[in-house]
Amino acid sequence: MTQQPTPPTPSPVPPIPARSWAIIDSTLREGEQFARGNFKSDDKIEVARALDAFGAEYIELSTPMVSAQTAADIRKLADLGLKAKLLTHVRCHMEDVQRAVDTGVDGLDLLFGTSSFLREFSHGKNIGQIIESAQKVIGWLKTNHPNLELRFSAEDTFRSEEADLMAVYKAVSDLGVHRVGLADTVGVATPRQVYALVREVRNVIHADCGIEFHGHNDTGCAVSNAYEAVEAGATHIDTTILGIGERNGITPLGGFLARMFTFDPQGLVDKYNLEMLPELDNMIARMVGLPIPWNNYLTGEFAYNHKAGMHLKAIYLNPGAYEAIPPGAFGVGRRIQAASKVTGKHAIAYKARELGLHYGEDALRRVTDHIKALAENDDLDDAHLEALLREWVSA
Ligand SMILES: CC(=O)SCCNC(=O)CCNC(=O)[C@H](O)C(C)(C)COP(=O)(O)OP(=O)(O)OC[C@H]1O[C@@H](n2cnc3c(N)ncnc32)[C@H](O)[C@@H]1OP(=O)(O)O
Ligand SMILES: O=C(O)CCC(=O)C(=O)O
Ligand SMILES: [Mg+2]
Repeated sequence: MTQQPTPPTPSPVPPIPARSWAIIDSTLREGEQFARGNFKSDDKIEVARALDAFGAEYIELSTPMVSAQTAADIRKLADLGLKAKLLTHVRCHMEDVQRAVDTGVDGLDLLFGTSSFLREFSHGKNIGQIIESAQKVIGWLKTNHPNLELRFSAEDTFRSEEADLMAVYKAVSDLGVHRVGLADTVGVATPRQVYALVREVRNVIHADCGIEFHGHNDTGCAVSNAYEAVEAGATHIDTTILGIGERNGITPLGGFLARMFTFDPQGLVDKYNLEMLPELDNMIARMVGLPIPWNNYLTGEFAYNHKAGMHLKAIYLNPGAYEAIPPGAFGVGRRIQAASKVTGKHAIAYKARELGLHYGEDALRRVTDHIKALAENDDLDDAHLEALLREWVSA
């Protein structure tokens, strides 16, 4: 008998390394650039405390150059002794950073536009001059304020020349910044571009230098782009509550967390007080005087509304059949809309059972058809449905 060769042991599939990332919530900086974002001193304290209680690792604040009041507010926020690190977002400019270091924040988010648009129409500097400014400013900060956490971002990264970007990122990483920033300032980047560029930047910066991603939502990719950045090795993601920011905003905190929850629910539960999300969204909706959008991630009025008969049958047995994320994880509830023209007999039977009513098969089919016909032209709310089910039994 010939010996069968032993099949080779498959080499173990290398585990996908768990991505480690932190949130830089910019509601109090990018959010101030939102059309309705005009936070008063007390609002800023409320937002900062809420973000801190939520577990946001960083809170980004506007530059103290905005106004004397803004500078005073930053100082006040720095005195709160929050666990979250406070950052102020400043131009790469000596006057700005000198003002910023007096505010008591933990770090500075520096930026300089590197695209031809911004070089020509915003600040008028070429790449060599941008690097010279960075050397001057970062050099001064490193010597005089060595404990500050520093980030340098190439604004409008995704419309900048690759060679320019690499030169800038290498230079600032050599100068010892803690993070470099990639900013999709006009929301034009695709997820693939974000992934590719983050990988490329990783190759030119020091191993211990972090990568931050800031993505606008003009083309609807802010969440996917943030996700791809993390996949490619970004360590920090900018968000704002409800996604508020310039134009139609940036990666929303809730949307980003929803995305990440599906991969690592426990990791998120360990890091953040997720059940506070409705409170955060409601707080910002109140402050900006707008409702939470009906289709908002997780907290929108209909984010957990279930209506179709085929869905309802399964939902009653196991909500996971039609929910990617259990709503309770984020402190929200689901809504079952049993009375509609798209309903089915299982949903109606379930509703009836909740009321202690039971129908035979024929009666169930008839009452279901009756409800569907009624709902063809009219919305039926729960009270109407209940009355109808009771009537039908006693009829
Ligand atoms: C993509 C983003 O969201 S970046 C963040 C943008 N945020 C803000 O602009 C909010 C806060 N800004 C402000 O309060 C004001 O714009 C200030 C205080 C910073 C500056 O105000 P002003 O001096 O009146 O200038 P203004 O806003 O009209 O113009 C921008 C100036 O910044 C310069 N600038 C633009 N980017 C940079 C940069 N990264 N580093 C240094 N200077 C810069 C421009 O050249 C221009 O200066 P100039 O007049 O010497 O040419
Ligand atoms: O500083 C950054 O990285 C981002 C600045 C910004 O808001 C943007 O480019 O949209
Ligand atoms: Mg922005």
